[in-house]
Formats: sequence, structure tokens, C-alpha cells
Amino acid sequence: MQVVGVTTQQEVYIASRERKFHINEILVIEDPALDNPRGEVVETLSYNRLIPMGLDKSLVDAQVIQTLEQIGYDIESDEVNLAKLRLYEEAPHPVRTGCPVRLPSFHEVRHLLVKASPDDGMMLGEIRGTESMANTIDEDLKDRVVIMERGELRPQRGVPFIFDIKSMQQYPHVGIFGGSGSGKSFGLRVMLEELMQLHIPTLVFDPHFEMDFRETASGLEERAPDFRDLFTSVQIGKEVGISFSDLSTRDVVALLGAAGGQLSESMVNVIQMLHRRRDNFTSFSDRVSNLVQALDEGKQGLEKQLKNPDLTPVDVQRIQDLKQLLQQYGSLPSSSVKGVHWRLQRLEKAGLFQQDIRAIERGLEQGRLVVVQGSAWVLQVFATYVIGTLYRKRREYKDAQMNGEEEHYFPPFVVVTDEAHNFAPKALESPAKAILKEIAQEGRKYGVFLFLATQRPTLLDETITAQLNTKFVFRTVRATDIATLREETDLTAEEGKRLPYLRSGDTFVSSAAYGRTIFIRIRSAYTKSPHLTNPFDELKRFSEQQDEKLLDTLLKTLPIFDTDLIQVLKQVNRECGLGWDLNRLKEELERMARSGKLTKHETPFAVRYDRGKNMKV
Ligand SMILES: Nc1ncnc2c1ncn2[C@@H]1O[C@H](COP(=O)(O)OP(=O)(O)OP(=O)(O)O)[C@@H](O)[C@H]1O
Repeated sequence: MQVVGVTTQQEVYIASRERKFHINEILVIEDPALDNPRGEVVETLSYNRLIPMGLDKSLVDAQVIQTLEQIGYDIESDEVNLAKLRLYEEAPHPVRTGCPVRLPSFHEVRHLLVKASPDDGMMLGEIRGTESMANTIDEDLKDRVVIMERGELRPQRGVPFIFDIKSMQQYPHVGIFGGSGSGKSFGLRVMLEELMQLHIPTLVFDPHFEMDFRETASGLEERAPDFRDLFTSVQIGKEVGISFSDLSTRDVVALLGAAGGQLSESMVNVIQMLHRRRDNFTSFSDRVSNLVQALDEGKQGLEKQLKNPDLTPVDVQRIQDLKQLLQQYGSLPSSSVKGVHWRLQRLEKAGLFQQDIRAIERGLEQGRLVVVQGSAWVLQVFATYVIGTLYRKRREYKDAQMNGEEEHYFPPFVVVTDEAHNFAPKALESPAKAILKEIAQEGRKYGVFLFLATQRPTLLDETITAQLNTKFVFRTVRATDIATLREETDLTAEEGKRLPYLRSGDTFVSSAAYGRTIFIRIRSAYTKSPHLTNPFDELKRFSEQQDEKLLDTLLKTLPIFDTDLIQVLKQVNRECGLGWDLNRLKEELERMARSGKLTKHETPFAVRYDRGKNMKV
């Protein structure tokens, strides 16, 4: 391998007759005057005289060909392999053309590839293009990950990619971008597995109900750590909720704002007028619903009711209370009070006020990963509240510590969410956005970090995107998203061109900590998502199970005459937990007869179903 053509301080072309270049591989140029610079292959090409097209239009120009000829290549008959090598560091003067080029040993490039010790970094995958160093790699970096490629597991061949979690203090926050099926969720799962193993308190919002770590991926049973004690899964409305009496009026405004479209000024005013400190949910929502009633009845209506001679003293008291409410707040517009009332009911129905967030605090204090599950809109409302509350706790602890005061310890933590563009959309207001923005800008001071994943980087708030110091960029096809990612990372034009073609699980890591982009393959996850069964397999299994149950029940009632199907229907519905009507039962009996599971005998008086030829005895 040797340098050919015109060189610059940043880039050189390299040619080889024997060796095909690999994209992203690292090479050393033996130019002692420049201290043997290193670089990475960013483009490759093989030229064969039998296919002589495009050479002049591609990465090589006439000068490269000329040099090749000068140094003895027979352009007309040899196959020539060419690569464009980008130097890691700009050279003070151009590289000498003709210099020999070789593969490095691991130690020559270790500092460029490994920034953390394998025991306290996140072991996320394998650096592409490092396979040639397999023999020289340090013992403690060998066999750290298993890679899944084309559906098969294989051992690690190159250098593992270790994300230095400690560098987040300096370069906080992580973004994970990629289109559908690009391996983004898979990558997120691997990151969460690593955070768990490092016992880093982590709060995950899981709108897809997929972040469960109990099932081990097949083939990895021997290596997979047991994650069961390292994570807790909580559902909004079941294990966790919002403790209403802890909310300030401002919090209530934010919360109700998240419960539907944006609040009108008049609704904000209604909340500010009606909410009192330490209100619990019942006291506040009763006040609102009583006011709705009072406004509907009006002063005259209420006075008329008071004249009713059949009223009990309790009724009278109630009407007097409504009158007083009307006197105090009668000027508030009824439609706004109703709007607030509707939102309160919506949140209550979602079970949001039945619990508190103690289970989450406990989990984080124990260094666990806490997965919060709920439907998308409830999750947004809850995320706003819970992130805000926990961030405040951590901040109070740190501020108190700075001032030498005593404060209950609250640990640093990481917030993770997929579909981040829904939580912090660009150019739109959303309740969670304010708090995410604050953490993006100031979180590192307090040890609170974000891992945000999205399919649509273009739709994510740009202040937040700019603060994500490490970006994992998976396959992306949409031109607008590629443009955004190019703007927001140090991806080169060549890398940008590769984005639509990346394999699922391959990703560029553009990190301020490395100062350049690294191309890696995410390791195989130890665990799998509970949704991984193909929905069509699930459908098939479900109908098979249902058929089996049905046959078991029918077997007990054979022979079946179509004159007494009602009895059979009752039994089938009871034993199989179904809600069929007579027609449905008839259809199913027909189907069973057609498939040979039952036999059908027709007589002039009735139809009889009996044991089928294919039926198990
Ligand atoms: N690192 C990897 N190694 C092996 N296979 C992978 C890897 N990453 C992804 N895959 C395969 O690609 C599939 C799609 O990946 P994944 O579900 O993570 O996509 P996604 O980008 O999250 O898409 P969506 O946003 O639609 O959920 C996975 O089910 C898995 O089979």
C-alpha cells in the first residue's frame, strides 16, 4: 500500500494491488518527517480495466492515475484498489507521495479509539474497521461484546466501543437518531443494559411498553447478566402518580396545560383564582365542579331552589355554599371553568392522582433503572411533573451542599426517552419541553443527563439538539433529517451520503469527547423486547389455542344436534370465555366440519355434528 497522487495536509489517496481497502479502517503512513500520521479510510474504490468506466469522475483524478503509472502500476491490466484516507490530525505540510502505508498495531491507535476503562464505561459495540488489530488488542479489551450480523451471533473481532460515561460531566447529553428499523430502539436497549450494570440511577419513559429486561436473547444465556434486580417497572395510575397536594398553582397550570391543548389565558386565570395551597385533588376538583354547577344554575336558579319546602338542612347548606361560590367567582367565564373541569376529570380518569412518585425516588436512590410506562399523552403530563420534581430535588441537594448546608441526599441521574420530539417539539410549546431544555442547558452542573432518541431530528427543539454532545446517528433516509444531522454533527459529506444505506445496528458516533466521528456496530443486546414475537405468529398461536379449547369443550357435548345449539352455546361461552351468538357458533361448527375436526351428518329432521376423522381421542 502506498500514497499516490496529489496529497494535502488532510487527505491522501492510497493504492494497493493486492489488498482491498475497508471503509473506516485505520492506516499508518510511514512518513517520518510527519511522525507517521494516521488516518481513516473514508472512501474506497477498486478499478479493473475490464470495467474502465467512471475512473476519471470518481475519487481519483488524472493525477492519481499518472502517479500509479509512474510507480509501476499497469493501469490497463492490474486491478487497482484505491482509498481516500482522512488524517486524524492535520499535518503541518502535505504527506510525501509514494510513502509506504501499513496497518497499525493496536497500541499505535489505542488513544484514538479507547477513552475509558472497560470496567467503568458503557460497552456499546465494536468499532468498524478495527478487525485487523484483533491480534494486538489488549487482553482486557478482548471478548467484551458479542455482535449480531445478518441474524447470526459472532464473537468480537475488532476493538470494542466504550462510551465514557464520566466524560458526560464535560460533554453532557446523548442523542440517538435513526429512521424506522434502523436499530435505534435496539441501541437504546443496549445503552440501558449498560447503565444498569454500572448502577447509574436512570429514569426511562417508555411509550411503547417495550423496555423490559427479563427475557434473555437466545444464544446469550451464558453471558447475559441478570437484570431483574437492576430495574423497576412502574405504570402511571397503578404504582405511581402525582401527589396533588404537593403541587403549587404554577404546577397545576402546567399539568392541566399538558392534559389537552394549550390553556387559554382565561383558563389559567380560573386555576389561579380557584387553586389554594395544599389543596388535595378532591378539594380542588370539588370547588371547580361546584362552580360549574353554580354558574349553570345562576343566582336566581339557586334562590328558587332554596324556596323548595322539602329541602333537608344539608341541601340548604349546599345551595348556600354554591351561592357563596357564585358570589366570589361568578365573574369567571363558564366555558373556561368547564374547560378546567374537563381537564381535571381527564387526568383523574387516567389514574394520575391515585399514587405518588415515591416508588420512582426509591428506585433511583437504589441506583436502579426505573421504567415508567403509560399511554403517550399521560406519559407526557407525568414526565413534566416527575422530571421537574426530581431535578429540583437534586438541585436543592447540590445547592445546599455548595452552601455547606445539610440536605437529604438525592443522587445524580439520567433521563431517557424515545420519541423525544413529542416531549420537546421544535417551534411548538409543550409542557415537558421547558424542563428538558433547562436540563439540556444546566443539567451537567447538577449531574442530571439526557439520553434522547428520535426518528425525526428535524422536529426536535434545536436548543436541546445543540446541547446533545454525543450523537448516535443510525440509518436515516429523509433528506431533511440528513441535512439537520449534518448541521448538528461533524459528519462529513461522504458520511452523510452513506446514511441512507447503513445496516440496522450500524451507527456513526459523533462525539465531542472524541473530536471526530467513529463508525461502530452496536453489540447484540442481552435481553429482548417483550414485543419481539411477530404479530402474525402471535395471531396464529392465538387461534390455534382457541381452537383447541373449543374442541375440548365440544368433545364433551357430542353429538351436537342443531336443534339444541342453545345449550352448547352457553357451555362454549362459559368454558372458553367467549361472547358468541348462535350464528357464530354455527359458523364455527361448519368450519370444524370442513377441516375434518368434526363430521357433519344431515338428515331430514336435523343436522348432527360428531367426532371428526382428524380429532384426537
Ligand atoms: N445492533 C444490532 N444487531 C443486530 N440486529 C439489530 C441491531 N440493531 C437492530 N437490529 C435489528 O433490526 C431490527 C430493527 O431495529 P429497531 O427495532 O431497534 O429499529 P428502530 O430504529 O428502533 O425502529 P422503530 O423506530 O421503528 O422502532 C431489530 O428488531 C433487530 O432485529
